[in-house]
Amino acid sequence: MFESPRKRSSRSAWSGSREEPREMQPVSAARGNRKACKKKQIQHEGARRCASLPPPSDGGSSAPAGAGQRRTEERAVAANPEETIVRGIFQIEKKSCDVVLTAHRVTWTPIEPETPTGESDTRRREEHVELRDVFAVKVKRRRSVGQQTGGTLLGLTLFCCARKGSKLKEQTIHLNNLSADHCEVWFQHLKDLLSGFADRPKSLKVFVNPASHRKEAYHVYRDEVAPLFKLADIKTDVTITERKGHALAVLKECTLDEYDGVVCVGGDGSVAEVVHGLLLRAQMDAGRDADSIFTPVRAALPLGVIPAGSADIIAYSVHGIRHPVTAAMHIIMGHRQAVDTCSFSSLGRLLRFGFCAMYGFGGRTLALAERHRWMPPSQRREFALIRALANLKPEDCEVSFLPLNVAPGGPQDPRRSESVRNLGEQDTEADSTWQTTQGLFLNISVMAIPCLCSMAPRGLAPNTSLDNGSMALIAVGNASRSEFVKHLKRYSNLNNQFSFSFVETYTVQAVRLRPRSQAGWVDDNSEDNVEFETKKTPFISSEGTYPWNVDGELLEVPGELLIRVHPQLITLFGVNVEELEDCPVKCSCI
Ligand SMILES: Nc1ncnc2c1ncn2[C@@H]1O[C@H](COP(=O)(O)OP(=O)(O)OP(=O)(O)O)[C@@H](O)[C@H]1O
Repeated sequence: MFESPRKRSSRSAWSGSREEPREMQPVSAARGNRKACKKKQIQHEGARRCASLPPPSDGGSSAPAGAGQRRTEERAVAANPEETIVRGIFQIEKKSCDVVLTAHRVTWTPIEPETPTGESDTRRREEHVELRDVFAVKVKRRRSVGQQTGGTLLGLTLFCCARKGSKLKEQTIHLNNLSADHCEVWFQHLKDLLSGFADRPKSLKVFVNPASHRKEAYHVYRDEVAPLFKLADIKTDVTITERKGHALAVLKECTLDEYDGVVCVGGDGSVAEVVHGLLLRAQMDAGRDADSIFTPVRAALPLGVIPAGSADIIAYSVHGIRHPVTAAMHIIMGHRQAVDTCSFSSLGRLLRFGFCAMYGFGGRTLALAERHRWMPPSQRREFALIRALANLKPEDCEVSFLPLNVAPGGPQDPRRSESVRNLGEQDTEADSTWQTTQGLFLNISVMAIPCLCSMAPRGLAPNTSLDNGSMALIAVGNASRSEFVKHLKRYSNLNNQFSFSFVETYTVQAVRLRPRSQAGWVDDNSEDNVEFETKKTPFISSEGTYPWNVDGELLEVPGELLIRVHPQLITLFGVNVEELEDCPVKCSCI
């Protein structure tokens, strides 16, 4: 991830410090960071170098330093990452510190006067911050209210990414020194080193759905995300979507070369539309015919997901938390996670790309909610859930699936994700044979990601992961309403939601579902249709189509639906939640 730092650039970066318009945080803000650093120090004890050397004799104090001092401090960027690039004195947390910059970290040690007995002071404590955790360096100035430029130089501020569990947040370290020369040298070196992180995006295409959930996406972006992107010097090109399909249309046409990533601010429906757009665009650019059984090519750009919807299953699954600042920090730091993606096709035509789908109870509930769009979001979801439970009835269908044969340590072993990435889809499919089951099902779920959400913190499909090249097929057979409710309730507690005789789970690479009822899904909703016609909302279904819930969006399918998993087809900005050692989300049921 880290490339060797470039040669020092011109003074322009320093003059760029004028872009820092605000008074920096008080020094106390660095205290939390100190704790974080202490924690990190323990983790990196073995690799840490000792920099408790005496301070340089020729300056670096908080008094203005001369050109002589600057020459002494300036050194060529070292080939050895542990070699000192620059060294000087800054005040950190009101203490004069001997500060050393190497290619990987900034280390500081408080300067204590020698004891009269000449004994070494055991309280001298070295602290450090890894540059991989720093995302910006800014010049810190004191400005009076309303003053836009100039101001008294106070030093430099490092902006770091701190993690607590799954949550990421911004933290600052203030390096105070009133010398312009001294600060300039440090600023240039730090800028150069930070620009060496090639995975961090510098230019992003951003889509904001202003209609998501309670219409908060725009405010979330403007107030919580855009200021962080600005701090990290990331250029953005923002499109506020005006209608369904707007992001897809833009992605089909726009020049993607100028961006390092795409960002979607909204709910799962918006994210799925952008994922579909990115992948469709990749197929178009590669000349693939998406309407045949095909092996799709990967999306050209990684996608960042800023949660601003109602469920935010995709953001939750890839960040372990629904938190816009965490999502923004993953983008800024360039954290990447390859994610399995599904294609949904019917009658030989690709309908869309996505991550998860539900048929039966899940599809009907969403269809009902869509018919009552005039209700506030949470109310219509609750209404639809109760209504669908009241009218609970099984679907008669035939489900065929291609199991994923997982040999321990074999190519499809989820632990060998690099192998999954390199495995041709045809290779895996050739090893399996289709299995078919038919009958009455209350719900069928097919999920390529764990689908974490507040109602199911372990995930709707805890037995799959983001990048293991498989999907979870969860088939809920016919059962009484009370048994079905018991099964649903278990998603929110620690009991195994699958330990019912009517629930079967499979690890699969493809699913084909063929409904066997003739009349489509309008048969039991005559009362709703009357109500809906009186509301004059557009009819969302027609005779002979079947309602699927695909990533929270209603997909009307004219008969059979084929779902195939494509291992690690898209890259999202984020991490594999299962690999976070202190992540609260743990699966204990399978
Ligand atoms: N300006 C707009 N007005 C109406 N719909 C829009 C607009 N822009 C985008 N859309 C569409 O709105 C749909 C739903 O958006 P989204 O998923 O972000 O919100 P949500 O449904 O409230 O959230 P969730 O899916 O998490 O429940 C998407 O299909 C998207 O294409």
